[in-house]
Amino acid sequence: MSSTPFEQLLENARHNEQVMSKLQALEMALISAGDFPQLLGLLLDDIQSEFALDSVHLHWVDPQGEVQALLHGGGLDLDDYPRLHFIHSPFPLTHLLNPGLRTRLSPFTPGLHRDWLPDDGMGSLALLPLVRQGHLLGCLVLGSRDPQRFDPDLSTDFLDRLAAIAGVCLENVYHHEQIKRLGLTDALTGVHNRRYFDQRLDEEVLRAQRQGSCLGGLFLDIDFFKRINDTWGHPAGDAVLQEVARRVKNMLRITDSLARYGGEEFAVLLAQTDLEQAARVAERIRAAVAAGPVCLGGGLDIPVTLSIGASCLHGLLPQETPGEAARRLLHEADSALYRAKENGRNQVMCHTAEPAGAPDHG
Ligand SMILES: Nc1nc2c(ncn2[C@@H]2O[C@H](COP(=O)(O)OP(=O)(O)OP(=O)(O)O)[C@@H](O)[C@H]2O)c(=O)[nH]1
Repeated sequence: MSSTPFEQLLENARHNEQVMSKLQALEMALISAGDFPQLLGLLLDDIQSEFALDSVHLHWVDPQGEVQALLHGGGLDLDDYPRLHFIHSPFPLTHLLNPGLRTRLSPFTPGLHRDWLPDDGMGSLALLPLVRQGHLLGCLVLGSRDPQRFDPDLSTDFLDRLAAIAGVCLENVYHHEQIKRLGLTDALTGVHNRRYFDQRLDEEVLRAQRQGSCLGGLFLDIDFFKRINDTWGHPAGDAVLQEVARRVKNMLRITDSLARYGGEEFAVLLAQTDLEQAARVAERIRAAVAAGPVCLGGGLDIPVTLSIGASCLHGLLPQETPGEAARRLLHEADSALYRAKENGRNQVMCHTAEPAGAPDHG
C-alpha cells in the first residue's frame, strides 16, 4: 500500500528527528572528548556506526609533522588508525571542497576520490571540511555504497553542523594534548623530561610484552661536562646540552623516545629493537655528536663526546612484573654506560649478562 503525501511528510519529519537526536548525542560526546583516542574513536567509529555508513576517513593537515609527533608522544600507535591520514598541505583538499569550505556531497568518482576514500565499492561520499578561524584543519570523508545516499541535491545542514563541531573539538583536543605535553617536556632542550620517560617506559614494556618484541634502551652521558661548564661557563654548557639533544634526536625514528633523564644524561627507548640494532643506533648517535664541535659563535667551538650504554629487554623473566622489567632495562643500560666511562669514554658499551654477585653501579 503506497503512503499519502501527508504520511510521507510525517515519515520524513520522524526520520529527521531521529537524525537530529543522534547528532546531538554525538556532538555532546565530541565536546566532552578529552584526548586523541576518544576523539578519533568518535570521528572514525561512532559516526560510521551511528549513521550506518560504510566508511569514514579523516585527513589531517600536518605540514610539519607536529600532529603526528604529538599523537605518537601521547603513546598512540598510528598503525591502529588505518583510516587516519596526514597531508602536508591543504591545497589538494581545497579544490575538492565546495567554495566557502562547506560540505560537499558527490557521487563517488574513482579518479577524483580514491585517495580520500580508498575503499572498494563506494557509491557516494560527503566531504566535511574541518575549519577553525578560516583555517582548513582537515577533512572528514563519509562514504556509502549507496549512490543516492549523498546526492548533491540533498541539504547539508546536519553535516555542516557536524563538521563545525568536529573542527572545534579537533583543535581543542590538539591544544589540550599540547599543554599536557608541555608538562612532560624539558624546558632547556625541548625533548621529553624524565617524568614522561618513566610513563613511556611502562607503556613500552607492556607493548613489547604484548607484541612479543624486543625493547632497546640507551643511556647517554656527555663526557667531562663539568669541565665544559667550568671552562666556558654555564650558558655555554646549556647551549651544548641543546645541540647534543638536537643531534641525538636527528638520529632517531618517530617511534623512539628521547628524554633528558638528568643534568647531562639522556635516555632513549627504541621500540622493536634488539641489542645488536640498539648498539648500531647508539654508535650512529655517538658518531654524530663527536663529528664536529658545537659552534657557539665568536670562534667558540666546543668539542663534545658522549658515552653510551645499551641494553635490550627480551621478554619478562619468570615471576618478573612489567615494572621490574622496566627497571632492569634501565639498570642494565646504566651499568653498560658506567663501563663505557670506565673504559675511556666516547664509546658505546652493551649490556652483557653479569655473573651472579657482580657488584652494582650506583
Ligand atoms: N650548563 C648546565 N650544566 C648542568 C645542567 N645540569 C647539570 N649540569 C652540570 O653537569 C655537570 C655534570 O658533571 P659530572 O657528573 O661530574 O660529570 P662529567 O663532568 O660529565 O664527567 P663524566 O660524566 O664522568 O664524563 C655538573 O657540573 C652539573 O652542574 C644544566 O642544565 N646546564
